[in-house]
Amino acid sequence: MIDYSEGSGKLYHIQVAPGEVGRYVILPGDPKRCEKIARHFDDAKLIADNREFTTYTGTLDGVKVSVTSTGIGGPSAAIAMEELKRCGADTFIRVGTCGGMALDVKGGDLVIATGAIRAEGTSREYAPIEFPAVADFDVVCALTQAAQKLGRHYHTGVVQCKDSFYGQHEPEAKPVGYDLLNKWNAWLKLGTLASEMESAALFIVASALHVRVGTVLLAIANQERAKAGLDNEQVHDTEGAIDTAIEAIRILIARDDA
Ligand SMILES: O=P(O)(O)O[C@H]1O[C@H](CO)[C@@H](O)[C@H]1O
Ligand SMILES: O=c1cc[nH]c(=O)[nH]1
Repeated sequence: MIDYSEGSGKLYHIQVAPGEVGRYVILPGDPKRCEKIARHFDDAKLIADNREFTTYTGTLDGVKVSVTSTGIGGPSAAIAMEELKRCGADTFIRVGTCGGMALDVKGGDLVIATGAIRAEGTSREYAPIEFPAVADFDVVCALTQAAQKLGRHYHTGVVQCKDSFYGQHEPEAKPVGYDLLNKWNAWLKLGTLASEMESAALFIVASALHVRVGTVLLAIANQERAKAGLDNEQVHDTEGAIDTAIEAIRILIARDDA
């Protein structure tokens, strides 16, 4: 690999050196979510803040854990996972937001992704399209166990990932609309839970790097409910997704130790 560290030992984009993160890393998209997540750690310290990548490291139950933001979309999420693996991480939980698609997913619900539709570009740089973007089974189990323990309302299933936030629910408004619209309708019929932007890339990069990853998302709202004439509350507080991820890491720490 090309070494852009100029002797600092720090990885080029995240500006973190090997050993400065734990094996367990939480991956929010939004850098501003990092501090909120780090507040759940003991002895949290800011390690780096470069581009969209902010990193804190602390401990949970005496074990070193970290949080690094990935920014928006697959390319920067893939960079974060690649560089964090080189720093010693091997287990990741994305804590993100999403827009509901299935009608029973309401604003405020959690979505734990078991798989992701690869309607984005980054994952194609890593694996042929036939290879499925799936979450790690143990991480998914830890997330569902954590959500149950905390009494969170959650759904498990497939999420859709794309590279364009705008037009997500109005593909007919885009010049390439008919193809996107047909696919959007197929994804709805197939029971896709929600739409977001990073999980497909993270799941495929994790397969390529042989590391573990899972995703827990806050559904901010569900435009499909509005289209169907149903109530459509908006919720922006990510704390329920954050504490579910924190509890899942505690579960994984205990299991990995056993
Ligand atoms: O809240 P985050 O984690 O950024 O996730 C979602 O929010 C962004 C779009 O608003 C995309 O990154 C999407 O995946
Ligand atoms: O509707 C939404 C909300 C968050 N993230 C998305 O990609 N879509």
